[in-house]
Amino acid sequence: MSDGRAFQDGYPEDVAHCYGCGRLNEAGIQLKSYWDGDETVARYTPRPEHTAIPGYVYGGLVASLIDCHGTGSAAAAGSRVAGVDEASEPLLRYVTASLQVDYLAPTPMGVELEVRGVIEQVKGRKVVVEETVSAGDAVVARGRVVAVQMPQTMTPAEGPVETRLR
Ligand SMILES: CCCCCCCCCCCCCCCC(=O)SCCNC(=O)CCNC(=O)[C@H](O)C(C)(C)COP(=O)(O)OP(=O)(O)OC[C@H]1O[C@@H](n2cnc3c(N)ncnc32)[C@H](O)[C@@H]1OP(=O)(O)O
Repeated sequence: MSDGRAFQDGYPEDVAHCYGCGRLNEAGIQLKSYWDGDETVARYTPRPEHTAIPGYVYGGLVASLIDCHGTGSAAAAGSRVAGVDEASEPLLRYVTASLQVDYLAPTPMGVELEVRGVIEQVKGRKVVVEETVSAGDAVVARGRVVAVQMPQTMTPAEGPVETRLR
């Protein structure tokens, strides 16, 4: 677990600016996801600016973790099915079609969160990932991402990085 290249490190450079998972977004979360057996896992400790009320994490941050771990897991699972060498080749690119989040308990600050994904379905261009977010032994959120391999027509915007969509 957590050995080798993170899924997000396999994103091509022109789509590595996502706020949640882009390794080239210095102000972002830079989430890193890995295989753990048949599941996927990412860990992240929220920063003070991710506060909802003092002591608790903003729900949008929790949703971002589920979103980007979901698309990363989809990239890894879809690439594996397509025969891409995950360790060295660029991964297939997926975007979020649907993001569902259930908040089960307040998420404490100052704790490393663990995001776990289970690949429920790989079908054509679609990958469905079921996820949990845990703080210690407590599952604080559940989520589901439907990710779709981006159409060939969807390309990053031209111009300076800060003006591009992603
Ligand atoms: C944003 C620009 C980026 C440009 C480069 C990106 C590069 C990526 C790199 C990684 C980056 C990470 C990113 C982080 C996560 C974001 O934040 S991504 C940003 C937020 N997401 C978006 O902006 C996506 C906007 N939506 C779209 O562009 C289009 O709706 C989509 C998602 C590409 C799907 O459109 P489509 O290709 O026409 O899909 P379509 O063929 O109709 O459906 C394919 C399958 O998906 C299912 N599906 C489609 N939509 C839905 C839905 N909403 N609910 C449930 N199922 C659905 C269909 O039912 C179908 O399933 P099956 O019938 O085969 O079982």
